[in-house]
Amino acid sequence: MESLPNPPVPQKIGADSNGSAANSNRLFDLRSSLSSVKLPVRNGAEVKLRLGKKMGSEARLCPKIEYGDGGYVLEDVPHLTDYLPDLPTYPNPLQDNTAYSVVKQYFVNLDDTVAQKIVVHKNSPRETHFRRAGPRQKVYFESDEVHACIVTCGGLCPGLNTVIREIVCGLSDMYGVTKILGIEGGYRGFYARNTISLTTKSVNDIHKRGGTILGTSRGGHDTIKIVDSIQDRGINQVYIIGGDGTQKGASAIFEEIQRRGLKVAIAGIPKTIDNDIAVIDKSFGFDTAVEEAQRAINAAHVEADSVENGIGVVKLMGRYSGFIAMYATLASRDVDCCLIPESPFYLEGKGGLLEFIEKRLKENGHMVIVVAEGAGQDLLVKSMQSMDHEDASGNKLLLDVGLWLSQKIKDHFSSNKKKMSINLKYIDPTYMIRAVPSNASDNVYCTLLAHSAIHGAMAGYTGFTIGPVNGRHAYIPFCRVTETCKKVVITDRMWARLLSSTNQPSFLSHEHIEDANKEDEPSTESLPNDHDVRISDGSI
Ligand SMILES: Nc1ncnc2c1ncn2[C@@H]1O[C@H](COP(=O)(O)OP(=O)(O)OP(=O)(O)O)[C@@H](O)[C@H]1O
Ligand SMILES: O=P(O)(O)OC[C@H]1O[C@](O)(CO)[C@@H](O)[C@@H]1O
Ligand SMILES: [Mg+2]
Repeated sequence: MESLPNPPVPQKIGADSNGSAANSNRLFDLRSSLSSVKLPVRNGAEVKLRLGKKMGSEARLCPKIEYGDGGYVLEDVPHLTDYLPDLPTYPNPLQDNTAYSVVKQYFVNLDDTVAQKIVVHKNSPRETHFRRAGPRQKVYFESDEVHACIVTCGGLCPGLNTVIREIVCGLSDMYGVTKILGIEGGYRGFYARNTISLTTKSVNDIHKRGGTILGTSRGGHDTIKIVDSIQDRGINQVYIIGGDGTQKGASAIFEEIQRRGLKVAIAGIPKTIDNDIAVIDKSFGFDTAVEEAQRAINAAHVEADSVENGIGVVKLMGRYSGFIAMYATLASRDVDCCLIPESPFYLEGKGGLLEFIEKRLKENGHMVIVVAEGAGQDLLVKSMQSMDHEDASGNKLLLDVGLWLSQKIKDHFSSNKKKMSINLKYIDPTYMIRAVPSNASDNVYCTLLAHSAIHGAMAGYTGFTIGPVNGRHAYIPFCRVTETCKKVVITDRMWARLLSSTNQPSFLSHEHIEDANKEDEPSTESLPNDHDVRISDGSI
């Protein structure tokens, strides 16, 4: 084993209250200015810990990095044995399970990893990989030892109940676990609310309902109180379902659990209707939301088409990312213009939105506009008094772009200069779209997420988020899904497809395009460092 590096050395976090190094020397609180720290050799490969991007004033624990041949990089997730090296293992009970034992190679090979980038050139380095999700031959928990809990945090999303159901049923059916607690009302439920016992019977039908049977909340993340509660209740597997904020909270819980040297696996299941979680292909509930949005767009189209100069405006969710609006528009084919946060637009003058509306009305007699809630916020702030309010989790509260835009359009066409009579209907289905139960494909997806999370926790992995990367489920370090937010890349082909389907102006000047291209570079060339990985919209 290599010795630890000399100063500047990151502060060790494995020390217990007496200052002794209770934990392994592999894990550090990365508050140093080093970009990476060489660590002891593991599986014959050099292991490195690297600094995450700063989030506020906090530095986050970063992945264990392993390097292999041909530029291969594994961004590994923590394992309980990183700080509890002598944990015993047990044979995976799945090998005696009649349903699974027939599957050839059911267990995942320990060395299997999933490539983050699959479009490569002949001489491209292999680059970033994540540990493949799935059941392992050896587990680190005996079935009757497991005491699991599930919590849901942040906004609602179709499929929450399905994930809860499948964690309960998966733990029970696959691993014979019976002690499963539901934490009510989000993070604060750990210390301020009741818990409910979850059984396969009590969750049997819940996937048919929208929302979350556990309740949810924003704010109220008190790491110490939460970990005290986990410790006091003897919980040893924590399944945390939520968006970017929730995963940051899960990361803080993981760090504290590790600091206390507890045998507790922390598994994150990414949730966000906005589909803005980095690295993973898609978040659950997104397909359902896009499907549900069709009903609102259809209504807007019917209304607009039935009157002279009819305009239907539909506002959809998407705080920082316009995925719902983009996919709902592409799916519908009735939309004339889609406005998203990533693509700035302007109203007045040549090439502006109002000019386009007039043109489209003259051509077709009606039009439909889909606007994501985070679009045009810069314009709103200029023309309205900015409120600068935040929700309990610290997310900025947005001004209502749908109402604002509708009013601007009405004002424009009723002005003395224009005097064109229009008939505008504004539809705001935002909460209807996320309060519905998940559709069939999301249900299957939720099941896979739940199973992957369970297999990971049983196998002793911790501090991970689960999700599909290029179609294969992988264990992803928390910092990789929290350091950046996935956005629509407006210079990618998917946005070009949208522009060509709606025939709307791009509202982009030549300089905008140049800037966007610069930001997105390089696309398929080798990436300069792991934090600059370009977040794509899955274009083909
Ligand atoms: N940086 C952070 N550290 C610890 N906890 C956090 C952090 N950010 C958010 N949280 C906690 O995570 C929970 C959910 O956060 P938030 O309300 O931002 O929703 P989210 O998980 O991002 O989901 P979504 O935005 O998709 O609705 C809250 O209880 C909040 O206190
Ligand atoms: O009204 P709430 O519950 O705070 O949620 C609204 C936000 O939640 C999201 O749906 C993300 O979960 C955003 O699109 C939206 O801005
Ligand atoms: Mg969020």
